Amino acid sequence: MEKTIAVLPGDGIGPEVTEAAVKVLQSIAMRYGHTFHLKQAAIGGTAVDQFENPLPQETIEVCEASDAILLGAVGGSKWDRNPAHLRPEKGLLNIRKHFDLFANIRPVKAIPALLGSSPLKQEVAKEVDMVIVRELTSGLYFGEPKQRSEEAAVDTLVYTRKEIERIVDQAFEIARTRRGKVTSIDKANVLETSKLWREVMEERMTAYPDVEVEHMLVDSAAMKLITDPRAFDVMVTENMFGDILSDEASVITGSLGMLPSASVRSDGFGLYEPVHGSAPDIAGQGKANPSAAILSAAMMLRHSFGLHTEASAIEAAVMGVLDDGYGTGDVMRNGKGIVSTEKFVTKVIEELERELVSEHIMYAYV
Ligand SMILES: NC(=O)c1ccc[n+]([C@@H]2O[C@H](COP(=O)([O-])OP(=O)(O)OC[C@H]3O[C@@H](n4cnc5c(N)ncnc54)[C@H](O)[C@@H]3O)[C@@H](O)[C@H]2O)c1
Ligand SMILES: CC(C)[C@H](C(=O)O)[C@@H](O)C(=O)O
Ligand SMILES: [Mg+2]
Repeated sequence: MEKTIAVLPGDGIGPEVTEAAVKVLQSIAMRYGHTFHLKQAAIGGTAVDQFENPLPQETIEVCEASDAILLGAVGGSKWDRNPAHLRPEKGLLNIRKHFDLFANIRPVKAIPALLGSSPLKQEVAKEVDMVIVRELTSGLYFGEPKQRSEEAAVDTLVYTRKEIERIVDQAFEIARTRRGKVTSIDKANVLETSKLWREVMEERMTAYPDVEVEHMLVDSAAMKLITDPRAFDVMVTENMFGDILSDEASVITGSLGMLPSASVRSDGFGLYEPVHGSAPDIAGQGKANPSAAILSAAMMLRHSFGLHTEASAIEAAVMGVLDDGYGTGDVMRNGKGIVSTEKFVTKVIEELERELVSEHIMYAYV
């Protein structure tokens, strides 16, 4: 298979984890006989420094000419005082909007080797297997007016019926391939957008009689996620709630550094990005966990290219290295087996080159 992939490293640990994912993709290409043309382009703070634009036109063109996008992370204190249009995060929001990547899919699955790093009891943590489906191109992030004066500031929360329909449909479709349950998270006791959200959920569920539907208020969902995450199969929610709940969910798997994500639209085109940010506190020190970025690359192979075997091989290799007792500092809390970002990737590639143990092949994200 021949594919072009836009690679947008971004800021902080973004370049470190993206380089790791690229090495793994190159190893997959060699092993399975594919050609991946990797085209690097600027986004975020680095793009602001170079082009005075967090999402330069040149980057959009590279992405438009590609079959999928792999992104590291954006942001850092250097740009914190920039005006809104020159903030690194604006580049990320703009690229999601430009490509209409309305569905952010964030799988949260127990990682056998890391059960000890989870704050939950092992018997609870080991059964966690859920997918957060987060609406990504609307809501509070994009609503107008969005403005501020010296004395006041305004953000606007708007959702249209169409925007809700397409994201809940996506959640129903995913649930059908899994345990058949969708939990819709809202704040329908207060917010008009949530009341509409619940109404649309009720309408759309008639088209999916095989899927069980549950409504939950976001505050109690935040609690349930920590007390009994096994109750969730597919969780669907609006942009802001999904952002917060997915970082919360990451602790269940041991570290934010483990959580991959896919930001996709209906035709299969997607941007693949770790859930974590640019982690300025550890940038440039070889401490970043590249797993989320590597697993995001695996999601890209599966979702955008239909390369299921290759995606599973990557997931198995990451799990294999962790099973062998190696990981970056964020997941090896007892201090043993800590390796650098680079060493971890080398081990993942060695694992890929070995015959993979069949039980690992069963470990697949959505
Ligand atoms: N998708 C993105 O590009 C994205 C996502 C979230 C935050 N951000 C931006 O990143 C910057 C920093 O934000 P933050 O500190 O709140 O969140 P963060 O996700 O960057 O970091 C939170 C904590 O998790 C740790 N961490 C994150 N990823 C890790 C990894 N791969 N390996 C090991 N440890 C990891 C960090 O060291 C930090 O202690 C901000 O500018 C924010 O806007 C960007
Ligand atoms: C950096 C920020 C704009 C972004 C978001 O809120 O969507 C991030 O937190 C994420 O989860 O991808
Ligand atoms: Mg976030």
